[in-house]
Amino acid sequence: MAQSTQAPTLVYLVTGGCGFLGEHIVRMLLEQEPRLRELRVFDLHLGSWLEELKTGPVQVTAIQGDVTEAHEVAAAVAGSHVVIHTAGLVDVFGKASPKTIHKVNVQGTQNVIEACIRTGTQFLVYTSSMEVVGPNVKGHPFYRGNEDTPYEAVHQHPYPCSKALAEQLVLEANGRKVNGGLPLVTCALRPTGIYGEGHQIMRDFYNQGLRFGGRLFRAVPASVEHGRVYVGNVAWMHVLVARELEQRAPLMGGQVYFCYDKSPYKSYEDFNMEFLGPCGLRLIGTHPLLPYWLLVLLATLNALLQWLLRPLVLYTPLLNPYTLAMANTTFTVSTNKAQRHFGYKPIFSWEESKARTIHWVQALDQGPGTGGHCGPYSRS
Ligand SMILES: NC(=O)c1ccc[n+]([C@@H]2O[C@H](COP(=O)([O-])OP(=O)(O)OC[C@H]3O[C@@H](n4cnc5c(N)ncnc54)[C@H](O)[C@@H]3O)[C@@H](O)[C@H]2O)c1
Ligand SMILES: CC(C)CCC[C@@H](C)[C@H]1CC[C@H]2[C@@H]3[C@H](O)C=C4C[C@@H](O)CC[C@]4(C)[C@H]3CC[C@]12C
Repeated sequence: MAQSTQAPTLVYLVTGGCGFLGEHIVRMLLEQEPRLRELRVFDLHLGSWLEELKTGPVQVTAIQGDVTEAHEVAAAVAGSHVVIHTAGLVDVFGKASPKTIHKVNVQGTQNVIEACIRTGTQFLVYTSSMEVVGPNVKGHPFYRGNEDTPYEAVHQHPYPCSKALAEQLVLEANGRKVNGGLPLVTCALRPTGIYGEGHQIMRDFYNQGLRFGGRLFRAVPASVEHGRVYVGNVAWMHVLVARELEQRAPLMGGQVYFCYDKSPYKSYEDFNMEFLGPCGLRLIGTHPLLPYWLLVLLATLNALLQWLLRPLVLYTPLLNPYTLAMANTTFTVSTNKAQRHFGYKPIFSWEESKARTIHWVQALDQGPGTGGHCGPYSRS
């Protein structure tokens, strides 16, 4: 993967390239990686917005496939220089079974690793999650911690369990010999709660607010900080890691990096109001309207109802014991490891991230557009 001023030569594969984060990575790569010759976008469900990208100078190859199918993954990986493995089943609401979450997130990741080894692809970037660390089930705060901060990571929920196992597989694979004899170089990025254009949960909160006459009701104390990071900066970090992994393999191989930017430290709800407020919603209450014990009771009831109704209907409310614990436990990151190791600086300021997200929420009222979730990254 030598640096070249000649014609672009590199082939990248992005798994999950049609998801919320994946689409931003795909668009960012097309704008920021001049050495790209072909970009393979692998996803279970392909977005129609991919078509518009096919007219550019880079060959964009859409591959409909399933990461749990080893042969489909191997066919997509063969001949690529770098794999960015972002595909995953993100489910904290009980929509999918624990078995399915494990299959997609753990077995799928194992398939990607084995495909790299078998086909001789040397560079693998994995999208992990802050949840590999916490918040833990004991509700311990992680206050402005970094990659080396001691924390008791205890997982019970299928999603964080699966992300932790998958991350471990990726890190352990660093240094294994790929076909041809060269070592595999891997690393994992751990975003905190991502926000920005295309964020489904933000859309859900917005719609819920509209249903309640423009009001949302505070459920979590304002003092509980929840780490958030703008999707464009997370995408940029993936692009940069992928670019630097060859030159800095001894330093970066087998490492984990939190994804961070200049987004302010706030509670989950107060942070959402940075975007929903300018779109006409109000957050009612300076303190939670319901006492914590009542929320725990409601969350438990929801879990019970989900279990009881499962044979008849999928009941997946926003509030369950896990999401309540997530929202109610301080988990924030303060680190410069990515800057030290590969020169990362957020490409979007907080003001830009906020403006772009507000613009997207405002456009939700006009109904679904014809393109993807996010626009191009060209800056004015
Ligand atoms: N959204 C967040 O706040 C957040 C935070 C930290 C980490 N992450 C991680 O980032 C990644 C992307 O998350 P997202 O929020 O964009 O979710 P998303 O659901 O929008 O995107 C995931 C993509 O993976 C695809 N996918 C799912 N199962 C697949 C399979 N079997 N084969 C092929 N493709 C499959 C989906 O179709 C989807 O396009 C995930 O790995 C997630 O764990 C997300
Ligand atoms: C008390 C309730 C009404 C509020 C519910 C908010 C809840 C849906 C939110 C709070 C925190 C959110 C998670 C957090 O931002 C980080 C991640 C990590 C990522 O890997 C996947 C998404 C996830 C779990 C967010 C999901 C939504 C949560 C739980």
